Amino acid sequence: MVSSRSSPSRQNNATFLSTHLSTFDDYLTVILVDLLYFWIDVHKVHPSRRPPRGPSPAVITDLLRKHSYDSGTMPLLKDFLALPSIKSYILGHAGTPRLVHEFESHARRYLSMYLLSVSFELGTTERYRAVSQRSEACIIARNLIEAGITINHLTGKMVALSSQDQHSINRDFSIIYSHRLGESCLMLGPCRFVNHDCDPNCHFVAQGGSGVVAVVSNRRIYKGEEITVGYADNYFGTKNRECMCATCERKGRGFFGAPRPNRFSRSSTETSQSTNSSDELSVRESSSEDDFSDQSEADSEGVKLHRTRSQKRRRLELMESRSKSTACASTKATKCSVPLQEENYDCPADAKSDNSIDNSVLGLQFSEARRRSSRIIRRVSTPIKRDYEDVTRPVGCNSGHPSDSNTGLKSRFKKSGASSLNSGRACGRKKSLRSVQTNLNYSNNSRCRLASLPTPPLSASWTNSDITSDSGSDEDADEVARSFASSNYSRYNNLLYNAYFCDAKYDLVVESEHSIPRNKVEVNNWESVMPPFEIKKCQNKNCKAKFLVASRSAKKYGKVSNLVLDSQKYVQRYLSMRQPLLCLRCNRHVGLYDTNWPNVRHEMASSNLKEEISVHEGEVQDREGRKVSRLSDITYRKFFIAI
Ligand SMILES: C[S@@+](CC[C@H](N)C(=O)[O-])C[C@H]1O[C@@H](n2cnc3c(N)ncnc32)[C@H](O)[C@@H]1O
Repeated sequence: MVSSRSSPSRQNNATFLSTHLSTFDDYLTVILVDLLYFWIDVHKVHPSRRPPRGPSPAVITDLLRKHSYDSGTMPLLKDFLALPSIKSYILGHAGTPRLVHEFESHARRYLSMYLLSVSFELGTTERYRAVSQRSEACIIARNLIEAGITINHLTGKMVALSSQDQHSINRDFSIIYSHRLGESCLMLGPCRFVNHDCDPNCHFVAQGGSGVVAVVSNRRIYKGEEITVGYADNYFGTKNRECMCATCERKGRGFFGAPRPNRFSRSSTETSQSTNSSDELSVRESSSEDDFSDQSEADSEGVKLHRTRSQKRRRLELMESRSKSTACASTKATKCSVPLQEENYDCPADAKSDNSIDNSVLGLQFSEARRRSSRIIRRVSTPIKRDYEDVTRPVGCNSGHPSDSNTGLKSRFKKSGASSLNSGRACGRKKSLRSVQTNLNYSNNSRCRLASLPTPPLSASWTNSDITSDSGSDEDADEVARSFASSNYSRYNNLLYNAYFCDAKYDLVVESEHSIPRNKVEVNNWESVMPPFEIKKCQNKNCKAKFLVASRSAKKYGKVSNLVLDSQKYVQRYLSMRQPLLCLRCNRHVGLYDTNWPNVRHEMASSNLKEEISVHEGEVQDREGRKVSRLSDITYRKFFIAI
């Protein structure tokens, strides 16, 4: 609901812009993100509308390669706008000079992400999979970014949300609430991929008065680190108790904190919780119709958490099952329901002793008893296909859960050879080709097949968790527990876990709470049912990412890659480069620029960048208009500028 503070003419204007710009955004993200060696489809404002066909990815890739070393976007934009399909799109969808201008500016925002001089890039994260059940986009630093820097080309445009769009936009889409205007605004452009962290390394600032938003660093950001902003104190529920950020994970707060019984019941305080200063930009999620009815209530007070009905329900279910499991454990019930989405590696309640290592930060709990027997119990809430007893099926290798990254791998071990997608459906889950593709990648090396994480993080603690042990001793179990606790990233990736367990030769018990009586398979010899995975470092010497390599016969893997259409494309590129064992991110770079991440030849470009940065440094202003050189000198909140 648009605030009553907006005048009718403003509203008309807003309707005009948000309707068109959101349509442009969908079109541009398809052709400039989804189809460009990216392994997920990013959120769309109007997911149900199919954008018209754009230029082929090959054409766009050529353009980007041609201009990637340019210092500015204009030549690239010029060539882009000269493409016949873009011309016809503009003719058909941008009828006025103003709209043409808006389209061009917006295209420029997305195109500029691909200049090698920019210090960020689009990546994916599995962090929110537990709730969103998909990989989500994130922004990753490609260079070291000093504090107080306006990150070049990481921009977005805020457009006031039309009442029509309030009901039709994608429920997962984020919107900004401008306190000064009292309006809900859509955030469009690369800025919208920045995720929230309770200890953010950046914040949004307004650039000029036309709704353009930029991102300024709060502190030094290292290469490979995710760029995050703080949306608002209560964006993810009261005191962000549903927040899944790395800080909450580290501190055992938010989503990772102790479950409270009535955590999600809406209290009256919750409806009036927003306390953000009137000048801040805050992000909130898009709302469904009923959510907007809540908003009027919130408008008067500022930022309001708006959860879609489905999100609320999903979170509620998750949290309920978490509380159940805790209650269950405390009463020493024998079995608890722990949803796999949370990847709670939990010991059975009866084994929970006072000595249990409480890795609640990750929702991991390893009991002393269990550690002693070097056995880790894994709970799976989702229905697993019925052939449990057949240990030739890689039970541990694939839980069947959508978050399971190796659904494709499953088919490799099936005697029947049924497709992985079918088996996914048999488990009552819809798994798109894309989502399978998300997690698998293949090399042409006949002995080595690559199963890689999407954008493995450089900063994750995998470096500390090298698997060297195969003795299965108590110390090893301890080490496993500790490594899991310190690993921020890997918890939603079963493939990684499985490889881990496999290497450590631990017994693993897989059980499904959905089957009655509960099916339970104990596997003692993982090597007989698991592929011999190895964790390798990306062969790009500039990349610290680790990923999984499974060495098995090429035949079996070949089948899976046929199913994954996009991966297939990717594979072809990969094959032609004859560059095995690169992580997914480096592969993407090879596809786009013929160079590895973050690009060795980039040194030259980054020296230019340094100059640009120093120019920007003096230009950061506080609210009173004083120039400051270091943002960290003052509270970053002061830098939220009203639009
Ligand atoms: C502004 S978008 C950020 C980009 C988003 N990840 C994407 O793929 O488009 C906000 C969405 O990201 C996710 N998100 C970002 N930060 C989060 C956090 N700290 N906890 C939970 N979800 C978060 C939520 O799904 C939210 O709706």
